[in-house]
Amino acid sequence: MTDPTSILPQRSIGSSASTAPQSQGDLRTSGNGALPPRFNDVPEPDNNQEYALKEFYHLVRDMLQGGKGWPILRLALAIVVILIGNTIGQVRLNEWNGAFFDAVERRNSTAFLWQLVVFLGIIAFLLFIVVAQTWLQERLKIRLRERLTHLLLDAWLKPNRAYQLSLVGRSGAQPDQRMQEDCRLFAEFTTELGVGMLQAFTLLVSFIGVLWTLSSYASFEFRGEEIIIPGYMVWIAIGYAAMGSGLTWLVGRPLIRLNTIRYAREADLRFALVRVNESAESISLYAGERDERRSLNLVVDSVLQATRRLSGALARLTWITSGYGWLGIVVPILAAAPGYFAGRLTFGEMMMVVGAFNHVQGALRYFVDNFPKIADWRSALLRVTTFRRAATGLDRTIEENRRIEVSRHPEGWLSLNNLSIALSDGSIIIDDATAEVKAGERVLIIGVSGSGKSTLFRAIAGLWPWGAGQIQTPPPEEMMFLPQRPYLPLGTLRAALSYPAAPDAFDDELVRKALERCGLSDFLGVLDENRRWDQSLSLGQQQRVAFARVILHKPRWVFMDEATSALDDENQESMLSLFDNELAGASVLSIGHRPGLEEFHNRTLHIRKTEEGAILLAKPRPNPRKLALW
Ligand SMILES: Nc1ncnc2c1ncn2[C@@H]1O[C@H](COP(=O)(O)OP(=O)(O)OP(=O)(O)O)[C@@H](O)[C@H]1O
Repeated sequence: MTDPTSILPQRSIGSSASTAPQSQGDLRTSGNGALPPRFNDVPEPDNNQEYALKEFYHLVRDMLQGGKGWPILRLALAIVVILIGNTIGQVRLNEWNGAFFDAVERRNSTAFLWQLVVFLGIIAFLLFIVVAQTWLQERLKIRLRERLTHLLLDAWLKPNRAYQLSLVGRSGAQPDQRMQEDCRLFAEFTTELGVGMLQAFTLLVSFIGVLWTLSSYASFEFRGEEIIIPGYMVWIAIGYAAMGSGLTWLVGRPLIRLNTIRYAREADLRFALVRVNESAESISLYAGERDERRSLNLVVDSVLQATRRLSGALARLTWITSGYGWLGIVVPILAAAPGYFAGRLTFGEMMMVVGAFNHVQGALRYFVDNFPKIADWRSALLRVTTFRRAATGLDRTIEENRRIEVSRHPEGWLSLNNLSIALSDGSIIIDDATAEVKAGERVLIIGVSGSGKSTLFRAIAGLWPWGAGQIQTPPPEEMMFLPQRPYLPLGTLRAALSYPAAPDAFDDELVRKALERCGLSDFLGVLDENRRWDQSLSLGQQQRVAFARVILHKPRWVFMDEATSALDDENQESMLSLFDNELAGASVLSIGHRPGLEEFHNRTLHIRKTEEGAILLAKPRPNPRKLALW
């Protein structure tokens, strides 16, 4: 395939000789050698226990860093105090158990009534403690969620990162789910499991002593001799709990992986639904509902399949958790029975043994009872930390690969020096291009569809770092980029016009003039209405909003990627004439196919495909009609 507009000999990527002269405004090729590696394979994390704990440690450390961790630490401290109060109340309640059942056994009505009064006192204390604990726990969940969400938002909304993350594979995918659901789950589970574990620990420490003391009352007869095993009920409780925990670990381990898979599938489903909703108009125009239904069925099936496998694993685990729960009713009584039948334990003391045994083995079995929740917590943790790691490690990942160096041009112009742009598979679409655009020039880039024009536009904007060579740019505050579909934020039209500045950044008069100049005076009356402007304005109107934005911001450099594609000829001319009037002197670099564009520019640069399939930037052909402007 030869291109009549190019004056350069054709060549393929990898050839080293340059045949083109290097002069200002010239796009030249010389061959750039090795291809950069793939950029979209950020490694997935190891799914082991040690890794999860390390990630948890790093995450908590970062959340508590700086003054922002204090509210969390204060709440955690208050919860510790409350938990100690709770444990004291529980020990007292267990003692009351002994006294109360002894009064029942002795048929002592006075003691019985007095114990009822004592009971009311203990319950009032415990009630206060439990309400306070619930309140503090809920506050802690909110604080943790707030901190974590901000941490992820900070990592995500760094310049260019959100876009680049969307290109780096699964670890950067579904930021919505990670910052909404996963952060919420992580905050809730961390609080519930953390408080539960601490409570289990304080109860264990307190009741193990009670159980040890009461164990000395239990004795066995062996060949006529009385045998007392020190703390034997403690050993039974430990053995019983250890067996339960071991079995649970064996049966419940697959839950962690299955949970992770389920969350990922759920996120895929949500993403697919959102995408259908966003593209509802096009889908309807193509009558593509049946096809969408078919694809959605596949995603729904994969969610259900993951949930089915999870429910099977949960049911298997219930054999253990429930079986253990029921055995737990009788095991402490069996353990205390030798002491009771030997007459060394009263009925009340046996009840105390039952209470203490249940607390001890309940605390030891904490892991068993909460296994599904721990699995959920671990999945949420890994999803949050993987995303954060992908976001914060992105710059390093890009650095490790070859990247395009972007810096300031000493004269405030734009220059591309031996620039190569790579795709995700490592292939190069633009190879070793060199060009310079001076202040005040208007340059058009043309090339066949898919030749890399938009990718070059992204590279100049700093969005596309993958490749090699240098781009020198004007000062960032002097540049404005106009993509084909302008971004209109949620909110008022005024906010959309002044974006990214604050909605009230420009005077009413300026805003009015800009709207009128861009043929949008019909919207003067609804400037402050909140609407989905991205849906209610036509693409041509949205493109004119983008030009009105340019009038307000007055950038010295404007980069356009098919920014007039939806305008009729008259409107296109009207918008481009801004650069002869309101924005006279501004430099323009645009990409486009529309007729009429070439006449507006001083120079045309050409992206050309060679026969070998490589794509090169070739020397421009001066636009004869605009030669006078050179
Ligand atoms: N995010 C991406 N990930 C992988 N490949 C991409 C991505 N964006 C673009 N490409 C590939 O880069 C090549 C150039 O795409 P680009 O959009 O830059 O072309 P273009 O010249 O602007 O096309 P058009 O004129 O049709 O808009 C294409 O082969 C495209 O598939």
